[in-house]
Amino acid sequence: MADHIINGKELVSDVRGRLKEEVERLAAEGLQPGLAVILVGEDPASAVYVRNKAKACEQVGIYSEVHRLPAETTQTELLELVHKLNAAANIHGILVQLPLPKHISEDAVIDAIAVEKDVDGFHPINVGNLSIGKPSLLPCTPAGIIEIIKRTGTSISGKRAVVIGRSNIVGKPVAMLLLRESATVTICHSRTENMKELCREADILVVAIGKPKFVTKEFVKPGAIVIDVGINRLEDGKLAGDVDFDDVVGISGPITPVPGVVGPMTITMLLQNTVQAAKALRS
Ligand SMILES: NC(=O)C1=CN([C@@H]2O[C@H](COP(=O)(O)OP(=O)(O)OC[C@H]3O[C@@H](n4cnc5c(N)ncnc54)[C@H](OP(=O)(O)O)[C@@H]3O)[C@@H](O)[C@H]2O)C=CC1
Ligand SMILES: Nc1nc(=O)c2c([nH]1)NC[C@@H]1CN(c3ccc(C(=O)N[C@@H](CCC(=O)O)C(=O)O)cc3)C=[N+]21
Ligand SMILES: [Mg+2]
Repeated sequence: MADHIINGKELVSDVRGRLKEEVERLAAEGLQPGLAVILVGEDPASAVYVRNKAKACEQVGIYSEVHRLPAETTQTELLELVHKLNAAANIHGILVQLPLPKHISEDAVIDAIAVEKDVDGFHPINVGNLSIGKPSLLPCTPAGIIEIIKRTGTSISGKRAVVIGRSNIVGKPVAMLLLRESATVTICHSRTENMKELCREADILVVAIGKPKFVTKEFVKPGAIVIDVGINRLEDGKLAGDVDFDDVVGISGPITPVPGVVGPMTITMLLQNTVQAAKALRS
């Protein structure tokens, strides 16, 4: 039974081990990849992710710095910091933690990040390059999802994939990556009709909606791989995914528990992007 529950620890330590070796090789050439994370305001969830990112950098030998700015920071002040980091020789990746306070335009800030340092893959140039099939920095959660699917030994080419959610940070880019891997892709969202029926046709089901335990076994074709992106804090303080794990695990194929797989893999892809950016900026 437990053999089809995807083991995040194993996956993540595998990829991070490989990255650590690469960082050691780069160190021998005098290059240490560097990541700057900017956190504006005091969102508790964001604070947890930022701490996890700093810890992960340390694990693989990436230099990291966190810029904690007060919630009242103006857009101009934030843009000044981004410009400074764009020019900093020891920084190869810049990540501005979202969401930002309401008085700051997320688009303006993302646009200001140097395309080569945009390790979130959110800059319009990187988004465009992804969609026309040119090399680019890939958004971390979607890239991690593809890595997870491949590492379970699931082949993507020719398979039917259904993504629930169409956000710019998860749903749309993961659909684009699945398409690039030659899946036949359907994107569902809050207006989708007959969603259960569509989902039941999926060999690969990716769920990113932000609704705890929304997806039950009626959405799942027997044996389908189920990737749960959702991170929902319940009233009792526990985390739940968007998938009702206990209901679905009995019918699905490989399935990701929450917490433990997609979140840590997202951070791992951030490390990978930082290494990729450092190498590209050097040459
Ligand atoms: N593990 C990780 O690394 C990450 C986890 N997350 C988590 O993933 C989840 C999704 O995040 P994000 O993409 O940013 O969320 P958004 O809130 O930006 O988008 C949610 C999407 O889900 C759709 N949706 C909402 N309710 C339904 C419904 N009942 N049926 C069908 N579709 C629905 C919305 O449709 P519409 O467009 O029509 O409104 C929208 O497209 C969250 O729980 C978030 O915390 C996010 C990023 C990374
Ligand atoms: N510019 C930007 N880039 C992002 O990539 C970004 C962002 N903003 N804003 C918020 C979302 C969310 N996100 C997560 C990262 C790690 C975990 C993670 O490590 N999760 C652990 C548990 C964490 C916990 O205990 O709360 C797990 O799922 O096992 C979760 C969510 C990145 N995001
Ligand atoms: Mg938003």
